[in-house]
Amino acid sequence: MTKIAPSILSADFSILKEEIMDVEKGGADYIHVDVMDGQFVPNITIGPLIVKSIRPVTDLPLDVHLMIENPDRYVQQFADAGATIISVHQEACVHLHRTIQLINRAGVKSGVVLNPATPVETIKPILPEVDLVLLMTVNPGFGGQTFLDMVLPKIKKVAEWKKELGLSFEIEVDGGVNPETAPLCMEAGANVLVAGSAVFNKNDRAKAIQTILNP
Ligand SMILES: O=C(CO)[C@H](O)[C@H](O)COP(=O)(O)O
Ligand SMILES: [Fe+2]
Repeated sequence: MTKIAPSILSADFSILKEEIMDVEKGGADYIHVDVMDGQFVPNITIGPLIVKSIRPVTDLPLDVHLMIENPDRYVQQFADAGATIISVHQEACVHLHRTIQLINRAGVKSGVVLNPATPVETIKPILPEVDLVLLMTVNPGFGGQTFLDMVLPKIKKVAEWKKELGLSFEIEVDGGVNPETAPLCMEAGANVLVAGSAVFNKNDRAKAIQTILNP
């Protein structure tokens, strides 16, 4: 069963609680939280304080996507704030394996993220230690960008390795996912779809979610 993780990046932050409750009621599986530091990516968004405030608002897992330099500094704070999954960019980690161990030891699920131009071979050695592999289908930093189909062979490759190695991590895609691009991701082997604008920019979120999952 494919899961959907609406990204609150495209929500109305003045009514964030209602926005989260609306997508939960509409069939969301995870709430995707985009953390940006203005260094790793040009944009600045939210930190552990907001994660802590939204934790009691929903029963859904909080899927925290860290787009920050040197994420080791903040893993514990996000874990304490109530993150369910903490994902870090391969490109932001000098010692990726150590960072993944840090997340696992913090008692939360761990994820590794790759930018569109980063080869999947760079994460093969750590696959047995992660709960999630997130393949960016846009360059990170902003919502509402166009899906990059050059990432599809990377999804297929990771799905092949998952099978070959008998592993159970989830394969998530993020960026430009909508009813047209979702089937391509699912066909390639993704089982978690992040969608920001394609969910929050629609009035009927339940319908938007259903249309992405069953286009
Ligand atoms: O990580 C992200 C951007 O860096 C967001 O999760 C992503 O862009 C979601 O927005 P959309 O679905 O509108 O592309
Ligand atoms: Fe994201």
